Amino acid sequence: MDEEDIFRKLGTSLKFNVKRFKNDAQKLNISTPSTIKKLDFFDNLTSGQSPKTGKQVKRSKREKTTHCEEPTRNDETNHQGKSDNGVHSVRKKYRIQVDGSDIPEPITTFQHLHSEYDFNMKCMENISKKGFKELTPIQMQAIPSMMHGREILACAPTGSGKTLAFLVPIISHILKQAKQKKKGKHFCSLILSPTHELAEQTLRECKELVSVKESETPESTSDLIRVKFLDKGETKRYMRRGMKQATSTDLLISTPNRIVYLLQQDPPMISLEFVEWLVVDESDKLFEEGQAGKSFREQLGTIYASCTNPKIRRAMFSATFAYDVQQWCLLNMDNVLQITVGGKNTAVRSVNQKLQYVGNEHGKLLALQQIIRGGFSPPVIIFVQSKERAKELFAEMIYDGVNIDAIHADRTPMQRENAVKSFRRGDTWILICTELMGRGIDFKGVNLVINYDFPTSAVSYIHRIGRTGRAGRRGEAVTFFTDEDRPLLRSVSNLVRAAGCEVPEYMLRIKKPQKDERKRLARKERQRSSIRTAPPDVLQSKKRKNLSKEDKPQTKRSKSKVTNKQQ
Ligand SMILES: Nc1ncnc2c1ncn2[C@@H]1O[C@H](COP(=O)(O)OP(=O)(O)OP(=O)(O)O)[C@@H](O)[C@H]1O
Repeated sequence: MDEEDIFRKLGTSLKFNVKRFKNDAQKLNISTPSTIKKLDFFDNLTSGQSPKTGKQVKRSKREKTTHCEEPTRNDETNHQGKSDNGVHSVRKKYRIQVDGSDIPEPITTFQHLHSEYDFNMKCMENISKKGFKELTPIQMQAIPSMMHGREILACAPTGSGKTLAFLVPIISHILKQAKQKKKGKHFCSLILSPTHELAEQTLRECKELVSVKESETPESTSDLIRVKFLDKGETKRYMRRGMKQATSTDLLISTPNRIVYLLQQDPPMISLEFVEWLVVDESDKLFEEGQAGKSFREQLGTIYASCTNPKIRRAMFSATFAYDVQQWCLLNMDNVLQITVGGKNTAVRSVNQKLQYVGNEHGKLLALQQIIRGGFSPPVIIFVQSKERAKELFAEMIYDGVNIDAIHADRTPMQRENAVKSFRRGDTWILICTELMGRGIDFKGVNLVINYDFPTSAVSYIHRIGRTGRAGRRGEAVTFFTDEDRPLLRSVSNLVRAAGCEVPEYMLRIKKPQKDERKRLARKERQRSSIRTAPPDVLQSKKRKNLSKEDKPQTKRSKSKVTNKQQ
């Protein structure tokens, strides 16, 4: 049986989440329910248990001292009349560490949002409709902090609800301004996200919070606040109408490059002088240096310089901590609060992680086929290191029976949007991605992440595998490695071990690369031989048969339309 035959047989070995993949399951006569169990939301933060064995996991010395101790300042500065012990035990229970002075107390239930902060009832109903019963730890501390107008640097695990943690205070701020008739004519809040997909997701989540349905007809739906995503269409409207366009918006969500593009017009077509809340999501990513003139860091610098409102408040959120972001915040922010949940730069404990030696590139393909043949539960995400490799793997994997798609920077925004939608609907079972989708993207119920290509840094590993095991669910992650990946193996194996999963001892003894070497490795993709097993023309004809119209190869013109992402 050759590789193609193996892939054809794959449909029969799927373990389906029957509810989600109902149609496909019916087609293939499959009735096995998903084996993925639901976890208590706080499990991986509070229990310290191995996701695999359930045994208590030893934490590293560093983790113990850095993350579990409660700064005594928390107790001294409690100022809302609740018992210090209560506040202390909440923070201790949920592994919330706060550094700073005059720290607002955490809230422990959604009801407190309304009773203590007068949060809008319609929004409360919308949260309840989403089925959220308990606040996550980052929400417990970040929401009251921002509600008190505090500038924050927040770091909490992947999939722990950071989006809601910054949306609630911003929505509350806008609604309060409206109530006090202080609402200006110009948007007063701005959220920055590194990718188009993430910005769009934040828009969707925000809309779900602020939409009001007066009756059952779709026309009766309106939004409590006016939130817009600065996509291509909206950018064009700014180009036509300039500042007038800003009067139709309260909250703007954007990637940095679109804002910078409008700021750099002569005259500027957007103004940030009225911005009162600036949220930087994936803040460590947006602080990254890169190619001169194009780096996120430079773009962020331009945006900061344009936010001239003396009342500006800033909040930084990420699942991973970066020293330079912290230093920047300490230097530039007003009495900043640093909120950390769980361990800094640790992988989520809700994901059962495995490192698999595959020998060489060919071994990767065989290992992937084995996983799929052995039975897998869609949805699955596969990460590769570049768009070229995403195309190659996609071409190798299109076969009858398993629905697969790829998302990378060479696809048009429309193709990318469709790929995301189809994966969300469950029509696509396996999504091949580059680093582009490594951060922030929240696909409900991803069961397995496969790192086909080894990530270029421990930080990238944390974000990639964080696409599964989200919001209290369990997930699995398999990372292939070859001899070439040895320099980064130790740091990733440390993360795997710290999350309570098994790693062979030898990995932990591999010599650690120097800091400069690690930086170089993070910047540069590894040289790898092609994934292709057949000459491109054979694969091309196979591909042509399988692809729909919109998937036809990119023209130069559409390539140039892709913004911001290089992967
Ligand atoms: N209080 C809550 N209870 C249950 N689920 C929640 C709660 N808050 C948010 N969620 C859900 O948890 C999932 C993950 O949230 P979100 O995308 O905000 O995570 P994140 O912390 O930003 O992750 P990442 O670091 O990967 O971006 C989402 O599906 C969200 O709807």
